[in-house]
Amino acid sequence: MRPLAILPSVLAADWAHIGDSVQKVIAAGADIVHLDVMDGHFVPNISFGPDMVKAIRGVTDARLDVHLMIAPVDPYIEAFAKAGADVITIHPEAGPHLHRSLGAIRQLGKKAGVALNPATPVSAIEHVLGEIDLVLVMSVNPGFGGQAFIRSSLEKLDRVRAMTAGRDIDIEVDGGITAETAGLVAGAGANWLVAGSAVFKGGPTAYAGNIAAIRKAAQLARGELA
Ligand SMILES: O=C(CO)[C@H](O)[C@H](O)COP(=O)(O)O
Ligand SMILES: [Fe+2]
Repeated sequence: MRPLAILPSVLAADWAHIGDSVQKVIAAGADIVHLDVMDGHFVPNISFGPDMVKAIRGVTDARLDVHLMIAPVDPYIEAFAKAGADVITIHPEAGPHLHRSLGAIRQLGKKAGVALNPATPVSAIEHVLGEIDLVLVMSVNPGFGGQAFIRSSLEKLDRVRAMTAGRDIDIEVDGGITAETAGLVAGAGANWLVAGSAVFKGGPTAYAGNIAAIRKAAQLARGELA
């Protein structure tokens, strides 16, 4: 089984104290930081750009997982790589040549991911399996934190697991992940679990407990706990 990781989405952090929130959530047991980049065009919300990624890179050694919800994406890949992203994930709808875009990410020395919206078929990754390090299954429509988990993503995770079996590819799930849904998605094959609201709720003193609850549910589903 591929290693389990819990990735807080800073979309739900306290943006007036973003560096502090990131350091505290890592100290509380999170594995990787998930950064949601939104352009108000590909998705109906605007978040931040490469300067924020660079600022967060400056306050933590944790891996940075950058989820680009922007179109066109190609002109911005290099800026996010230079800003300090470790993983760059793009949507197939965000450019004309997915294979070329993934190659560009890897040429910059970064891990490359493809994100599948709830209505995007798994077949979108079929011919780029050799070019990716990660598949991100969206379990909400992208654009906002705090949305309800879409259950059909479980069947999609199952299909992604079958399609990527035997390859060096992580399976990430993003949207509506809580201590309640974590077991379902881990059981369906996800090993990177993004959670925004469920990690940051209650403020810094609650981070460790929130992360532990998500991790425990996932570990139970993976058969790692009695
Ligand atoms: O990509 C995203 C939204 O487009 C976010 O990563 C995701 O929604 C996390 O927030 P929450 O855990 O609150 O659902
Ligand atoms: Fe995300």
